[in-house]
Amino acid sequence: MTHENHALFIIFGATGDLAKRKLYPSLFRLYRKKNIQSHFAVIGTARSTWTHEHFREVVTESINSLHPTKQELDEFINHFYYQALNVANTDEYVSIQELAESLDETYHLEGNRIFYLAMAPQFFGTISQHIKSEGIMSEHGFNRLIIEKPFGVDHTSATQLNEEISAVFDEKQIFRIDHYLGKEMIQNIAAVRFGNNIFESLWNHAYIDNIQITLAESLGVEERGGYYDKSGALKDMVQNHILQIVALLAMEPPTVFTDEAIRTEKINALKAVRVYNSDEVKKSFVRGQYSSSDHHLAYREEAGVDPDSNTETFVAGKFLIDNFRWTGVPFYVRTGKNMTEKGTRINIVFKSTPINIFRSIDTPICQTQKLPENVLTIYIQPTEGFSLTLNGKKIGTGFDIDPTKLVFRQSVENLENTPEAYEKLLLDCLNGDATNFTHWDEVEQSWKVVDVIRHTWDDETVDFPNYLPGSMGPKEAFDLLEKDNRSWVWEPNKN
Ligand SMILES: NC(=O)C1=CN([C@@H]2O[C@H](COP(=O)(O)OP(=O)(O)OC[C@H]3O[C@@H](n4cnc5c(N)ncnc54)[C@H](OP(=O)(O)O)[C@@H]3O)[C@@H](O)[C@H]2O)C=CC1
Ligand SMILES: O=C1O[C@H](COP(=O)(O)O)[C@@H](O)[C@H](O)[C@H]1O
Repeated sequence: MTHENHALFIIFGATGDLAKRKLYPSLFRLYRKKNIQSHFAVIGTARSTWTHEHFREVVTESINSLHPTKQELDEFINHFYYQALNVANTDEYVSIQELAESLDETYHLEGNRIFYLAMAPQFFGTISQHIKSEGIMSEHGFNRLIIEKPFGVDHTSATQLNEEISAVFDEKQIFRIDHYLGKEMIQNIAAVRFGNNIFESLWNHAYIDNIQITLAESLGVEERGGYYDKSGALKDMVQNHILQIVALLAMEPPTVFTDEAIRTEKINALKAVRVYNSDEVKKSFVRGQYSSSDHHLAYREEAGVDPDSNTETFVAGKFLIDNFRWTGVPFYVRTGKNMTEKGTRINIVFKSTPINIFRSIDTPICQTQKLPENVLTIYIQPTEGFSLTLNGKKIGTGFDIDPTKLVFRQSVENLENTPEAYEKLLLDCLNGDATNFTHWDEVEQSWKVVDVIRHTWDDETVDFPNYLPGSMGPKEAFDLLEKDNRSWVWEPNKN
């Protein structure tokens, strides 16, 4: 049965792109599913001097594609209020405090408050301090803080940011968003691993040869060149999403499926990821930047990007995990902009059988090709599902081995009904469930792993651009696996 939540959402950065594209549609979906109904209200705030009416028009526009009925729209939109505020001006917070108190009474919100910081991270500290000093935290309900990525730009800045927000909010009140953790198939990693003995019993270095994680994007940097040029693929995707996926794949089974138990295991897994020295970085990580093509601008020609930029738009690398379970099993990862297609996938490549008994009797074992490996693929997006390749006998009179793929893809109908990541994460936050948010210890460890890669690269010269738009990245990314006698497992999407 759906439970109706009571809460006030205060959205800082309410006029911005994230709020319009993700937050208002997600709130509407929660409203439609009755997770929020009569007892919720939203205060949107930013510097723009909007009226409540204009704010409601913007929210209406942002949920248009969800086709609300007139009744749904009228009811939903009346819960939205706008108050202009420059977050640096202490005097202006009083209006937010007064509005919050009055909405709390009007909608019986039970003093529950969610502060959503949909703004650049440099503002997180000052907003948190003002929430406390200006009495905006409620004294008789919950106070929860949702913050967006990027959480710092390196370990030092992330630590400082964490100290600033931790001066106001306890770790249990802080919900750091990594939207990949809200994706259906990322959440499915735990179900596949811990719900199937056939996999969990094989989930270790004795049976797994390597793991491959690909987060490929078909688009370039679009309008985000200014942000991206200061970040690059390593900080934009590897420090957060990819290392979170590594942690979910590598962690030990938690004793129960609770946020605390899972976080403990994820943190342990991340602490076992080897922090490389510079020589190891040079051997284990490669980077790329896209050139121009007939249909695409080169990265250096994109709006907001330095024409001499050495920022990477592609990363591939190998993580090693130094513990009993994973010793010797490389976790290959790659991500990039302007690649062949949008495709996020995890391949678990199992070891081949020890010998190929189907070889021709005259061929010495040392000259025999191994049988194809069994591969478990988890399709994260755009399609969702699993596949498992197994070796069978080719139909006919001989005894040739033929790899066969068992495939499960979610139906279009199920895909349409899959909750959007932000919707799930907002609901988790309302329920006080932090399973799918990142704990400070995870963020800290991820920065330690990534900082050495960044520092090594910053000290080297690089020959960019080095890959064509529409490709799967530079040659070096393929060489990386080839020198380990392996290759990327990848088939283009069929639907
Ligand atoms: N957009 C996206 O898809 C994603 C965004 N993020 C993160 O979310 C955050 C927000 O991103 P996005 O919405 O794209 O950014 P935008 O630049 O679109 O929005 C920034 C918001 O901050 C407000 N703002 C800026 N300065 C002040 C100030 N001094 N006082 C009060 N309000 C201010 C702006 O409004 P005004 O000008 O009216 O003051 C605007 O509402 C960033 O941290 C980003 O990295 C993370 C993942 C994806
Ligand atoms: O966090 C980010 O993720 C998106 C990719 O997200 P997805 O859900 O579409 O896979 C990426 O484009 C963006 O650069 C990055 O900041």
